[in-house]
Amino acid sequence: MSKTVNINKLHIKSNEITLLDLCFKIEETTALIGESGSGKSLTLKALLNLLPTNLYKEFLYDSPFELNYENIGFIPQNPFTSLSPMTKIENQFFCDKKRKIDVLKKVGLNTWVLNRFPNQLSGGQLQRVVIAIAISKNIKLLLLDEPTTALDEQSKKLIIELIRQLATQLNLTLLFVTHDIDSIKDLCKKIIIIKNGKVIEEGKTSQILSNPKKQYTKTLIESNFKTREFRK
Ligand SMILES: Nc1ncnc2c1ncn2[C@@H]1O[C@H](COP(=O)(O)OP(=O)(O)OP(=O)(O)O)[C@@H](O)[C@H]1O
Repeated sequence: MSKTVNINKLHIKSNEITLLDLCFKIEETTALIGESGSGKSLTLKALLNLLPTNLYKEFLYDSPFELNYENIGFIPQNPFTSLSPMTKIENQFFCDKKRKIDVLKKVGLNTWVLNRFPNQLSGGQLQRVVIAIAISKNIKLLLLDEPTTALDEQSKKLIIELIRQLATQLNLTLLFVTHDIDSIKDLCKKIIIIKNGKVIEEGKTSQILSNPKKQYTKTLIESNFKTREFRK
């Protein structure tokens, strides 16, 4: 059973203007959803301790593990820009060779990728490498920032399935940040909806999808599914 992280207070201000004021639980597989500017990136940066120093932060949490570099893995949006372009894949890991081979196997890649440069791999392969690097540490919490946005439909499905399997296998707690509810509906058990830096609705994914209480949530759901219809 993965561990729950309780964010009791996350308050971020810039020049006395509140940008974020949140209280929420990250349990098992949780999605944080909101439109552009709602505070998704600020939340991730706060959890990763990467907030710009000009912002005021009050952060109170209780968690079975420390929220630090050792325990948290991060998967950014774009695998094409998240690896160093001039460095072979094998030198982008910080662990021994055996561990590299082991985690590559876990993400469905063979050892041949170690000898390649990032531009010699596809988007889906690169995102698998990024995930392998994240799980090469003994992480407890995996933060994902729209990890499938830059991928084609087929790769999207495969990466979501991979993340689902790894979360179970490695007992990871997941926080998946996105504006795209459709992308997480088969992965995340719980959804938290944020607007203007505040939680406005939360609950089980099935409940939120079938019976959203707020118009903002309905609009997020409708716009996602409409775009998908249009793309078919
Ligand atoms: N360094 C900063 N200084 C001042 N305001 C900031 C700073 N970073 C973000 N903000 C403001 O905080 C709010 C939330 O921004 P954030 O980047 O978290 O949004 P988001 O939900 O991630 O949006 P997107 O989906 O477009 O990335 C926005 O109004 C933004 O302008």
